[in-house]
Amino acid sequence: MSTQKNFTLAVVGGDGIGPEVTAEALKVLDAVSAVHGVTFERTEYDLGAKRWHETGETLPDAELAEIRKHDAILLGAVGDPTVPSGVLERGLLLKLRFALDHYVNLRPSKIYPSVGSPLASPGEVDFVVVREGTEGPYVGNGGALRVGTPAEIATEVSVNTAYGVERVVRDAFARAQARPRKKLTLVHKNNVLVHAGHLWKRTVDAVATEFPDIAVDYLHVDAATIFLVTDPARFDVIVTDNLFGDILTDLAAAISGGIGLAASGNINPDRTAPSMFEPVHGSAPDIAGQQKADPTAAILSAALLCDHLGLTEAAAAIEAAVTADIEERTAGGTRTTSEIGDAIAKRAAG
Ligand SMILES: NC(=O)c1ccc[n+]([C@@H]2O[C@H](COP(=O)([O-])OP(=O)(O)OC[C@H]3O[C@@H](n4cnc5c(N)ncnc54)[C@H](O)[C@@H]3O)[C@@H](O)[C@H]2O)c1
Ligand SMILES: CC(C)[C@H](C(=O)O)[C@@H](O)C(=O)O
Ligand SMILES: [Mg+2]
Repeated sequence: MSTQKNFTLAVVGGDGIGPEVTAEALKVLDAVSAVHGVTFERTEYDLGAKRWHETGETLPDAELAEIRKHDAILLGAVGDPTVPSGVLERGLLLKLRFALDHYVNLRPSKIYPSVGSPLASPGEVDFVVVREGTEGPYVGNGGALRVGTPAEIATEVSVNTAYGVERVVRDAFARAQARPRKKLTLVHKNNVLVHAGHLWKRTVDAVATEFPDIAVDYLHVDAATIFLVTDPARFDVIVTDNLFGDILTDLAAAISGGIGLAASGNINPDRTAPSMFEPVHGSAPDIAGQQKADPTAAILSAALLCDHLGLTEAAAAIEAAVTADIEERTAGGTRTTSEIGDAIAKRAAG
């Protein structure tokens, strides 16, 4: 348990359902902080589509510098149909991840008792995806020639450095070692992406010699999608690159209760900058502003935030409250976003 009692939190609600689900996560944080004797001093940042329309800004450097001073960041979602695709995703979300060196994008997946799953036999779904967060095709290394002509050429180069791959692989091994099953699966596509894929494979093989108790497996990403659906119990820790990790974690969410339950942490393991916690889902413009969004992913992201800050009991209280709430959901009935948040906050406060 942390000895620190007062924490500062930068809050970026963002777009669409982002502010709605973030409000519920904050409600739950308030409930547990009262019980566990800690405080979260919040600063809200009005970043996202509205701000961009008003000023043309996505994330000014001065604001990034302010955000950097906090103990952690809670983010809702960014992206809006009225803003050109990529402007906010790259200019706000990825700018935060890259600038704050969130090289571990941690995305746990587990099936809660009584939760619905499309799997014929869900078995045990309890794995964590360690998605690289600062490299790969996300770095913006590319361009387009002769745009809009029949001769257009577009490139999006995936950048993988030995430094970047090794640090995330090392983190994934350490996480595997802390889990009972002690298994790590590298997911890549080294039968085709031979340059990047072989760097990842060689790195995993090299780091594996330092972790002799970890069982190491390799899957091509296409086959990994099969096994996520047919045999999810084979996964414990998955380590993969930025883009494969993005895709696999939406699939992981779909097999383990839905995207409304999937939480994530953008972690800076070296603690040189604050880590950022957000649902795996996006701004869901199709249901925004209607109190239809499930805030559970945002609430579980707040639990990951507590865990990262050393508030393990608060994190466990939120997890337990969510588990109990999910069990009750099978009784039926439709609740609004804030009704779900109220119910979980009440339980978390014990
Ligand atoms: N981390 C982020 O901020 C993030 C993540 C993904 C997508 N995006 C952005 O969000 C926008 C919409 O993207 P998309 O439609 O591809 O993905 P999305 O995750 O926003 O929505 C996909 C589907 O899931 C549903 N959904 C998502 N969250 C839900 C919740 N909490 N409760 C119930 N249903 C939920 C939506 O209604 C939609 O039908 C785009 O601008 C995209 O770039 C942002
Ligand atoms: C919005 C986008 C940049 C983001 C990603 O690809 O990482 C999202 O899909 C996610 O999963 O957090
Ligand atoms: Mg995604």
